[in-house]
Amino acid sequence: MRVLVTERLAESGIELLRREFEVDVLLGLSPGELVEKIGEYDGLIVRSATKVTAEVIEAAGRLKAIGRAGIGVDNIDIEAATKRGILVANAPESNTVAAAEHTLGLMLAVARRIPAADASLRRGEWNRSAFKGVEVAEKTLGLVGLGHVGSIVARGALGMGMRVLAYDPYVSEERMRSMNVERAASLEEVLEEADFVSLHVPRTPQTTGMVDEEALARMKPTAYLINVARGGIVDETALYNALKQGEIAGAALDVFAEEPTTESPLFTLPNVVVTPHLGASTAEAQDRAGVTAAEQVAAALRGEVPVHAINAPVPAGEGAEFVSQFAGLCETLGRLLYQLTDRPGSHLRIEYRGEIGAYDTRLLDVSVQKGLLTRMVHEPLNYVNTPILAKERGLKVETSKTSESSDYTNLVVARIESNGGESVVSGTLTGPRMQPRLVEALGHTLDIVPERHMLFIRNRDVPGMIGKVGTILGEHGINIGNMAVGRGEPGSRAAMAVTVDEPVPQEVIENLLKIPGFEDARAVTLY
Ligand SMILES: NC(=O)C1=CN([C@@H]2O[C@H](COP(=O)(O)OP(=O)(O)OC[C@H]3O[C@@H](n4cnc5c(N)ncnc54)[C@H](O)[C@@H]3O)[C@@H](O)[C@H]2O)C=CC1
Ligand SMILES: O=C(O)C(=O)COP(=O)(O)O
Repeated sequence: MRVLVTERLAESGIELLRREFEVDVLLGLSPGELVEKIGEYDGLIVRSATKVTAEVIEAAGRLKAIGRAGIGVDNIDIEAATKRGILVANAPESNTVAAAEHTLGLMLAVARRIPAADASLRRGEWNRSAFKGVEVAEKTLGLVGLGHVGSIVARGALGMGMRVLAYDPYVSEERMRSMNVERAASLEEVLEEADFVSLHVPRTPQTTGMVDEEALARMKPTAYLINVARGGIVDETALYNALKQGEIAGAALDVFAEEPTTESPLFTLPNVVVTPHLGASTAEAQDRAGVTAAEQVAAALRGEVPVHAINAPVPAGEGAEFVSQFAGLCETLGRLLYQLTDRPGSHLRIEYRGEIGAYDTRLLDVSVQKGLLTRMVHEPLNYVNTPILAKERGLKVETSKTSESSDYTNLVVARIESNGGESVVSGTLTGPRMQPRLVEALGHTLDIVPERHMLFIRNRDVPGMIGKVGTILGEHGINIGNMAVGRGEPGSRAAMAVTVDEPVPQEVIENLLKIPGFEDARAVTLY
């Protein structure tokens, strides 16, 4: 498989990829060149400069994974990627310290006018009176967004004796209190109270243009704006006017609406400090981002769900590893359910019982759907496109969880309507190796380790039935691996699950069904 890297990536990341894949590093491709080349690659790694548009994704016939060697993914059309089943993953904590330190650096730089003083001295001037600044201690830092970067900025600012006020509706008051940060009820409160306003939100439709003319007008005339988040969150024309007219004291900017750019009216103002998107540009951050992005893409190309996948369900936190072990079983249950069900309906119900019921099982919900849909759709299915294709086909998925499970420590039950009735399959993992076992099918409890080729039979519970199955399969040279029987009241109905070394041909099934007492028989392929 081939991986394309379009921006400067740490050598450690490239080396990691080269152990498994062919890697091309092509820097400075134009959008047209990227569209032309992308069709040759299975993986793509970018930073913030490459625009992975719908057009690029349309042309990416082989692409399976996009890795972002950094945090912000606003340069990637995730919706288009998801529709095509392309996994997108980033390196979320790789450069948070770098971005936070750059923020603090810019705050001091603009407060003390360091870049301008530096330039003046280099021009041969010793002008101490021209560069009187302000202190940050005892001032209020207003943070917009208190995620990874914002939290590190807060810590640094508190260390410098600042009061920190933050607006982030998704962070609780309790958490803010534990960080010694005051919680603002609104963006307006931060804008009006802060001496330094620093932005740490991602660029999304909600945050684009968040700091506009009206927002800037709320800031104190002595206040500074710092943006190490994303261009586009600030309306640059409104900012230029506010700075020019003294509505705010200054601004420090690392990011711009259009990048790269060397020309902006903002660059002509003396009370502005700018850097060319350097927030993540430290040796340490680049090493981490390069390696993490490479690991994410490598995992995705191996068919795994990488830990930082953005558009696939990743089990997180406690129990993540435990939950992941059930993915194969759940996919098998989905496949079996489809193959044992006549005209499956559109309402899939999944129950998790026992310890598994205590965890985030979204990965498993998708695994069951993936198994169920495999034979219904022509597109290759994966964890990214399965929920979308399931929805497009009108599949409704309902899940329930309970910590109680009578016979097994863990049990997954999948049900779907069929012909007015319901078809049910259940499975579990057992033993130190967490081996999968099917424990319910065709309305009976049974117990068998699933294999690639199986035969499921419904019969009357009368003597000699097992022997007849053995004889017919033997006559056709089909070797039986294992067999499990499930029965109701003696003499009523029974079911058999048989593992075989090769697929059972339809002709064999027809011969079996000619024998009185056999009511249904189906050859099933599970992997
Ligand atoms: N200049 C640079 O080189 C770098 C820039 N960045 C930018 O910084 C951003 C933040 O990074 P992290 O802190 O790691 O992300 P994060 O996801 O940990 O934090 C973002 C925070 O913003 C909050 N938020 C989202 N929408 C909001 C809204 N409308 N109003 C208020 N709060 C809102 C979220 O609740 C979250 O707590 C990234 O998305 C990226 O764009 C990150 C690294 C380097
Ligand atoms: O990680 C981020 O969000 C950044 O903005 C860093 O961008 P970069 O990788 O330096 O192009």
